[in-house]
Amino acid sequence: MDTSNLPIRQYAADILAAVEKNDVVVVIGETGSGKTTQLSQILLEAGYGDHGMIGVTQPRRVGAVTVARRVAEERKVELGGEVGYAVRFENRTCSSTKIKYLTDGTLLQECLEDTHLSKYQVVVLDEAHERSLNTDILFGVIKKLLASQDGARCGSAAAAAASWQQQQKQQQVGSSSRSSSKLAAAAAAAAAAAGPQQKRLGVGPIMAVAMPAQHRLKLLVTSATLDGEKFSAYFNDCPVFNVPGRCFPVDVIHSQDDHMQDYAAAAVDTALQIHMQQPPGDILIFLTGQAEIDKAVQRLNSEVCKLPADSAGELLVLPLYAALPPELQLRVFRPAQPGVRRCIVATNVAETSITVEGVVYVIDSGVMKLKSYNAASGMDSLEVTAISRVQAAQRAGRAGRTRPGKCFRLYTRRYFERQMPDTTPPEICRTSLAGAVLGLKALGLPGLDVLSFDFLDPPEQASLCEALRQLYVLDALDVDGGITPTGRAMAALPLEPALARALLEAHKLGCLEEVITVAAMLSAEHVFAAGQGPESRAAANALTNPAPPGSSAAAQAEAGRKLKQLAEECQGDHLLLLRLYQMWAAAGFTRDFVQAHGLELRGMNFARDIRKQLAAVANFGSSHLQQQRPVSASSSQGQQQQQQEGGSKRRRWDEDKGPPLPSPTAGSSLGGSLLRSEGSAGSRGLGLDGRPLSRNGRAVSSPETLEKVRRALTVGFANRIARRMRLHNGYRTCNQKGALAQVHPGSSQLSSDDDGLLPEWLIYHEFVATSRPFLRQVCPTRYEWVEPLLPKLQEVDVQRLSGGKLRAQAAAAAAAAAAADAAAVAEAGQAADGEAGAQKLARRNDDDAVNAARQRYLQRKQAAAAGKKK
Ligand SMILES: Nc1ncnc2c1ncn2[C@@H]1O[C@H](COP(=O)(O)OP(=O)(O)OP(=O)(O)O)[C@@H](O)[C@H]1O
Repeated sequence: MDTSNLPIRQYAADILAAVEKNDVVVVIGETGSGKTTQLSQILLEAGYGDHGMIGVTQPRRVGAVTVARRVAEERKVELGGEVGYAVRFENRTCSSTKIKYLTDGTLLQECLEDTHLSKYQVVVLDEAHERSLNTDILFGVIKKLLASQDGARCGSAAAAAASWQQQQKQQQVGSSSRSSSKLAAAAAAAAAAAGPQQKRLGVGPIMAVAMPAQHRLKLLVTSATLDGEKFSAYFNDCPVFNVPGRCFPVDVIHSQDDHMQDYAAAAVDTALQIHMQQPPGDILIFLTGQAEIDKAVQRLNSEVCKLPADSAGELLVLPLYAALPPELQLRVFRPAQPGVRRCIVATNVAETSITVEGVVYVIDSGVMKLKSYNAASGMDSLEVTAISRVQAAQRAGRAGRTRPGKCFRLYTRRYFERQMPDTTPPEICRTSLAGAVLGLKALGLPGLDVLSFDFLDPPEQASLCEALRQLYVLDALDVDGGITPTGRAMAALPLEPALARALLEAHKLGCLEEVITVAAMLSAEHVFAAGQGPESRAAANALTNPAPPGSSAAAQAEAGRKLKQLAEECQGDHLLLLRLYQMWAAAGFTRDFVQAHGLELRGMNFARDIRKQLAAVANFGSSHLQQQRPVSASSSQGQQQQQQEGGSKRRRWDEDKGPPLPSPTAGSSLGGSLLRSEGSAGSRGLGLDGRPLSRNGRAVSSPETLEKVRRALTVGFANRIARRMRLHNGYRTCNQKGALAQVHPGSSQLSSDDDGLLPEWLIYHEFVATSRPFLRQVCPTRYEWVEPLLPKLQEVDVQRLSGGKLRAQAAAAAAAAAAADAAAVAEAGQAADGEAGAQKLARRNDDDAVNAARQRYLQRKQAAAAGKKK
């Protein structure tokens, strides 16, 4: 594996010199130039990694895992040692790990535990051009951290400095390394430069030498586009490196016509032509989503069978999309048998970072599924959209990584040059921001004002306001925008805020196990087989057109009938999902059950996996929640500040013992016991959580527990409640928008009253626009559960929730108090000298002083008002 000729290697010395001198460096390089796999190694070889890890973020899990594996191979070390990775629920690193690949979401989660990222010496935000939501948030968070690192990071760096001293001593005795001598030289230079400041800090001589130079966090931002200037401007005009060149040439072939409508069929035809006419080499097709990919895989398999025996060799067709269980995703990275051509049909999961060895031909459909969020309507839509030119370059770059390649674009050159957009709008501008805002609030950044946070591309204010409102309604924020203990516990759970809140409520009510199952089934997304689902055509066919007994159509229709009947019993999608999972568990997680009920085995297995992981995290999260002390509205800001200065939040939670939550009732144990019970379901005649199975073999929850589940979901989905119109089955949402919508026809059947009217109150999972506005995944709820939530749904002061108004008020109050104090001092003829005045001002310049000044100001104001009345 000779990587010395990769383009980025030629610029290693220049990049290192820039990193040495600057806190932030932007590296722009063509796809395949070596940014992802080489930069971390270049840094390691130069001595970085000795005082904290080199963390490289990836927008996707599959990228983090496969790139870490590749780098470990290149360095001939075991994965999980010197080179490791961390993704949600999986951490393959150890105390000696120096290069860590991790998803951007994982790094954000780590920030919650360690605000200063003190475990890292360098952070590389890779694939910045993708502008994922988490990377954009990390831009802002790390920028703030870098700005404060002269002061704030010193405290946390002190421990690292001490360990460096220790290493230094050992190295005087034993062998010295290239990195340590480099560090020593840099430290000596830093000592000369930083002498007087060290005295002020009152630190010892060796620590003073080491801290400033070696314990500064360095940030590298890498991108495949020419957005370097924009990144540089954001990071205070930091240097930008352009690395020209790629590994192998890629021949780009545009089609004669645009295939924006029939791209899926055109992609399959092109793949078959390549298979018959082109020399060996694997094919990678880009399509938009799971259903489309599964269909294309089926079609390719059946068409290949029809080819004349001697016209082409064997073709192994493999799907690749995010919802595919991780072990199936990794299948595409295993080489095929000799003589077999592979054809991988993927979403844009395969667009960046990853190298699938053997891919020579890329087929680019020119489209993707893009999720957009309309804050004004609170509506999500997932639409097939044109990709950008940047993405087209990335897709082409997947060929030509290990040898010269070809990219077949299913659109014309003219379209590419004149109509295709340059870039894709950043995710932050087209997604619900509740989770991101909760993360920001949980970080406790000092002086955070969400509405004026320094984003690279600020999202619409309406989206931010909507997120703040939602978090307030879910009890995650208090009225002043301070994060509550509930908000902290929600932030620790890897779920969207609504489901996280429902989980916490379920813990209180004693139905955690059930709500974890619902959350897992909702997160797995594709649990119904194609064409199935409670209101599918298969279900309808079962009743109207009986198929010949024994045929697959009959089996499908029977599955549809069962599902429809269950849906009617369950009342609502959430409880149907719960029941299906419970029945599957009771049946011993069999394939037969899945097939008989029109479910998708992969999706169900994925749900099972997520459920296990959620149970483990819920166990962890709830123990944290029990240890938290409630944070009062007025003190939350101060405490956040304290966390910033006094170490990680994890430690604070461990140390502070607060009043415990009401303990869960028997039968609603936390995650640990969930895991134990699952494996044994069926075999011992016990269902989930050890409850006996009912006579028909089902381990279903009691009606009382199901009531609790609906109640917990109502609290979690407090801003997604809808009320039926008086005389018809249209619903109006109870949030600020008051939008009109109908229950989606694909949602589960709800019972109606004698007048044919559906339940008066519903919660919904999604408000979607397809042909009309629809509520998807619905669950009936009750007025008595909704009533306490309604007042919070009314207009709230978002400025105050943002954190801005409160500080503005406090600053105004402090200024007024300072003026009043100064007037009082002058009146008394005790004018302080210049230096004493400056000290006084400096003392006032912290939150406690501001709060105290505000209190004094309010007291004076009250006294003045009382005086006037007299
Ligand atoms: N798993 C792998 N198997 C074989 N070769 C690989 C693998 N991963 C990387 N390479 C080689 O290393 C080169 C650089 O890959 P790397 O991912 O570092 O580039 P990059 O500049 O980050 O590209 P991109 O912007 O597309 O992610 C590839 O072009 C390929 O030649």
